[in-house]
Amino acid sequence: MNHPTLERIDNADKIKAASLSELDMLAADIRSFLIEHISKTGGHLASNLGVVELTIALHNVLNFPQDQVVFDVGHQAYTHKILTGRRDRFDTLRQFQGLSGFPKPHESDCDAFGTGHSSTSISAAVGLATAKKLRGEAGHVVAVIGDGAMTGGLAYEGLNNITEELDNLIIVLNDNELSISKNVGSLAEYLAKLTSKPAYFRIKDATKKVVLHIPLIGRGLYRVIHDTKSVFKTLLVGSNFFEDLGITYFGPIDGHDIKAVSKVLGRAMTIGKPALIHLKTVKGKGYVYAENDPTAFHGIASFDMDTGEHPSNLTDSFSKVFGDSLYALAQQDERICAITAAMTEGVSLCRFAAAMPQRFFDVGIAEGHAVTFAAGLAKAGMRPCFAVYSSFLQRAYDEIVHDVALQNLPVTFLVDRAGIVGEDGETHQGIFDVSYLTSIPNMTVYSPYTYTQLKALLGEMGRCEGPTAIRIPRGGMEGRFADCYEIGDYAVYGREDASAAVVTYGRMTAQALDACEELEKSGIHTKVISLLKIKPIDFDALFCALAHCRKVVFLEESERIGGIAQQLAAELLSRRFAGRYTILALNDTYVEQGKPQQLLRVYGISAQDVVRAIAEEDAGEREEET
Ligand SMILES: Cc1ncc(C[n+]2csc(CCOP(=O)(O)OP(=O)(O)O)c2C)c(N)n1
Ligand SMILES: CC(=O)[C@@H](O)[C@H](O)COP(=O)(O)O
Ligand SMILES: [Mg+2]
Repeated sequence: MNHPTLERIDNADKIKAASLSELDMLAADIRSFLIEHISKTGGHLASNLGVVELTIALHNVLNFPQDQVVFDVGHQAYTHKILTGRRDRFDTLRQFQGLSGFPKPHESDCDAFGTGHSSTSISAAVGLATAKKLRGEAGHVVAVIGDGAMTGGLAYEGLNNITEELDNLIIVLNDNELSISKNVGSLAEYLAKLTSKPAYFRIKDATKKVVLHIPLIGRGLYRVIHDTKSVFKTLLVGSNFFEDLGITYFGPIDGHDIKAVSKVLGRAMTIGKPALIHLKTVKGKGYVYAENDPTAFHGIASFDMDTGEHPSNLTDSFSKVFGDSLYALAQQDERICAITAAMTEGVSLCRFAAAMPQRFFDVGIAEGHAVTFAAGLAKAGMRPCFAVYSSFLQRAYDEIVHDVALQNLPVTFLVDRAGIVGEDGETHQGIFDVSYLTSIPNMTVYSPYTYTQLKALLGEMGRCEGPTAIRIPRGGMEGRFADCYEIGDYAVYGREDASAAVVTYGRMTAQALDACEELEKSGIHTKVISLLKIKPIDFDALFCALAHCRKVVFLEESERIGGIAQQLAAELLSRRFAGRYTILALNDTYVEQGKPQQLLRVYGISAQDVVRAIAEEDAGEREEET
């Protein structure tokens, strides 16, 4: 499809020189470009369609890279990428070595700050704006934050840190009343109140105009009223949370009106105080299927552009097995509660939420709070399960240690998206939880390979005495399921007398089994030991199973440092293991975007790498023997 206006107007200079009607045509072209490309590559369509006009207005008013924008979460930065010289790379969006779906300073100096996780933009912008002041540099810093991201506590820590001197700081609050699903909580309600009371703002504006026009003393009087915290002020101009914090509030404004948004941005840049602009936008704007179902089109795989048909999320997955099992268990046990931090669909809790709303809690994008809230519930006798993505749980580390584990409270953590997740890239890979969870005293950690194991573990929830984490990967059960025998907390596949072994856990069991089959073809008998419980590990039982092995490979899709492989290797050494071992794990690195299978090969933890490690050793041994 042709995008003639976008061909002509594709950067900030040209936007500044264009007429308003041309900018409206540009917005239409960008929308069709986004729909066309994301329908092929997948990506965060609905959020991006909602900020097309806002981004054009930012480019209309700001001068990049002197002015800087921090996009919160960063999933809505596609138009910014298009307008900063990256349009040609959209065919590679979210693919290995392709254009990232999030802001990346290494891609462009117009990406001021890397994001991916929620609610960081205000803190980062305060830092960037403060540095500009300290270094005497010109330019404004704008944080673009959604109403969903605004439910995260960090956003308020950032607001709390804004001082009057930061007149180079602007917050743009993009309010579409949606997180991934409906936004929740009293803060979301507060924003709705601000929106539904335009009369209040008219009165406030009218009051301001009258006072400012009083000859000689008007301006001074307004300042006194504005700066005072008194009842008098509240009566005169009403109260507003942001203004009470010393941040000038503009809004609510139609975020799809390029002229209005450009104008208010211009005003905010000259008031000499930090400002917040409250925009109302429509998530999915301009594409009927996304407007009607913004949740499905929030982050979507490839879809049919003409009909809006997309792969259903009802297909089999570990998340779905979890959601169905927890639902069934909670029907039987009234102590069971489900908690999510704004990821109801992702962790498959929709059914639970609909059937047992009193025991279902979407706390907003507030992982730290979710953990301590769960601790409170558990202390009072409930059995909470916090279902959360591995990478998002990172920000709740102290709450896990201090509020849950130290008090040995029976909280279940369903750690979803554990391991490599794929196209979201570095910020979203679940590669740290093994290291950060297995180092916590009192914590038990499981990594099931099959749905049956997952269901059985959840079935124990009511009997757990302390904190338990159950890790599950993105997607469904895959790979082969050979016959195995189970010993305690691990399953052994392959011949008992095998000379080589692969010790692994969770989804990587499939890679290990593939490797064994390949090795068998060359006459190398290898067994796979798949650990179900990765903390604490029953070392005695495990080393019995390794007794005849001359070669052991430890395989995991987690960071090597602090991982299971390192722990096992240390144990092998202390037990004077006579054979050799190799660790295949992520080597102190971030994992970029790409298809999970492809990434396993790139990072050296695939079935082929296991085959190589064992076959080479075997060849070496044979050479030594001859
Ligand atoms: C710490 C963290 N938790 C959860 C998420 C998953 N997540 C990504 S976008 C999003 C909703 C954001 O809503 P909002 O900020 O209003 O942006 P919108 O998509 O509505 O434009 C969530 C929950 C995340 N990226 N980071
Ligand atoms: C931007 C963000 O953090 C989420 O939208 C994330 O991309 C969801 O990932 P899943 O597709 O694995 O649910
Ligand atoms: Mg939103």
